[in-house]
Amino acid sequence: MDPVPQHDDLIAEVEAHGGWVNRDAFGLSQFPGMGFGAVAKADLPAQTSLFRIPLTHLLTPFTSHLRRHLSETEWESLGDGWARLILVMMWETERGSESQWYRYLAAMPRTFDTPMFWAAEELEELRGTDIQDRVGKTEAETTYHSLLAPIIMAHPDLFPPGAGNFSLASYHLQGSRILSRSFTIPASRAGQSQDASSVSSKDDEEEDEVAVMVPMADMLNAAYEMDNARLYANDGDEENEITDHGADPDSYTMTTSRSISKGDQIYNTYASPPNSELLRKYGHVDAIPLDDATLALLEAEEVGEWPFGNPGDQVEIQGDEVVRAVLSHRGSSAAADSAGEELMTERIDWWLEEGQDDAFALSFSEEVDEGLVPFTRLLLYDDEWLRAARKGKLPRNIVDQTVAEVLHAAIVSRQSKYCNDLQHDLDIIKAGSASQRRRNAAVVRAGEKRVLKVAMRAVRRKAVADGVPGGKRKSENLDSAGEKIQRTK
Ligand SMILES: C[S@@+](CC[C@H](N)C(=O)[O-])C[C@H]1O[C@@H](n2cnc3c(N)ncnc32)[C@H](O)[C@@H]1O
Repeated sequence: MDPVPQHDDLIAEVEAHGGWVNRDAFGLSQFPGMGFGAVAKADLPAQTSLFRIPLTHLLTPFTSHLRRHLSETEWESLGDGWARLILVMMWETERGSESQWYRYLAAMPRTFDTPMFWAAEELEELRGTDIQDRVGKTEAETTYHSLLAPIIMAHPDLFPPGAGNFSLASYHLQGSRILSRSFTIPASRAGQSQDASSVSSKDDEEEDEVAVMVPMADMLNAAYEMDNARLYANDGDEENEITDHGADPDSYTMTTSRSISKGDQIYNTYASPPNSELLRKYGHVDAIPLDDATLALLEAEEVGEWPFGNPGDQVEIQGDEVVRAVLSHRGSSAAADSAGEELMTERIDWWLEEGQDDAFALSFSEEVDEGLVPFTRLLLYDDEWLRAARKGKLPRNIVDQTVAEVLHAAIVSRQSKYCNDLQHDLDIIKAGSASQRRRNAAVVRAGEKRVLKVAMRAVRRKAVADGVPGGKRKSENLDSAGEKIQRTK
């Protein structure tokens, strides 16, 4: 297999800076629809080391020398988020061949398909999805103008005006590279010196973590549960230890976690997120043949002619959605509403103080999210609330008729946020004529809507299991969406 020219330079750059690449085992190649990715150049057993990157070649806020050129006040003003790394990546790019990471930065993508770069009418396609309020463009631009721009303008010697590498567009480019390619590691391994107070007051597990760029490691693609290689810290921690003698403790090693056949793609893991998160962070979605367990949760019309998707799909039900459903159940006069809202606030504050979340992830599961029912009961029932407040114990996880009705209403309300139904999305996907972005949005919507339908049945099933007689509703609206408990074959 011929090396990819630009990437052969990348391998050479890693080797020139103390890294090691197993050239007989590891190659880079173009994969349709995925850009570049890693390929096995031979049959590889599990535990084969593919490459090793020393800590000194990680691109982090602390390995770049930019910090030396700024005052302590300027450096601190950038905060602990991504602003430092973004400015470092802008500056190292401007330095060109003088940069230790010249080839690495040159080999990175310059365009992205993440929603951050979508036009307003394309973003409309995400209406109702979990991505809708998470793109974060305005917040990102505020960070650029308030944190980076003053430093950039104060140092025209370091950040030449008009160079192009310090513009808002470059800021978005570097931010998107971090979002889709960075790794999070302990700050001490990223080159941040740990001052005495932080060492004495924190144990290892509490150490600050930072996002860093790991050359070569971010060339690996990922797909749902396809990972066959992992990046290991050679730090003596048993969990991260590899059976590779002689691994430098101050390095990271990419190692196969399963055997891989010659010519197959080497995948890392992005932790199998739902399609909404894949699209937001990486610009693609997983649409793989659905496994039998997932298909068994779906009605025939929900599968349609597209038995594909992401088994890790999720939809969040926000606590607000449940609050509204509870308040509507309790009655709706204006006086009752404001008294009811006050009651809810007290209970939600208690819930959060107990360390519970007020957003609930629904997934392809027969079970109802384990926090959702106790949260609903806490809001719904005064005796549950009094017991919880007195004993410091969460309400029980039991779905009675009223809880079923409230959860049903909350899920219906969540469903109503989309502009169209599931069939509309399946038609777009099946037709195959939509742009990649519109198709990806339809895949996200379809996955979320399927999960909501599965969740609706899970609530019903649990109500029956918890004693609601025969699954028959007492209230007219329980079956308003025509949901059934059993999948009809
Ligand atoms: C960590 S980088 C991997 C290397 C990248 N393919 C490249 O050409 O530089 C992550 C990016 O690779 C692409 N990618 C990774 N896995 C993918 C997949 N399963 N399907 C489509 N694109 C994928 C996406 O563009 C994602 O933002």
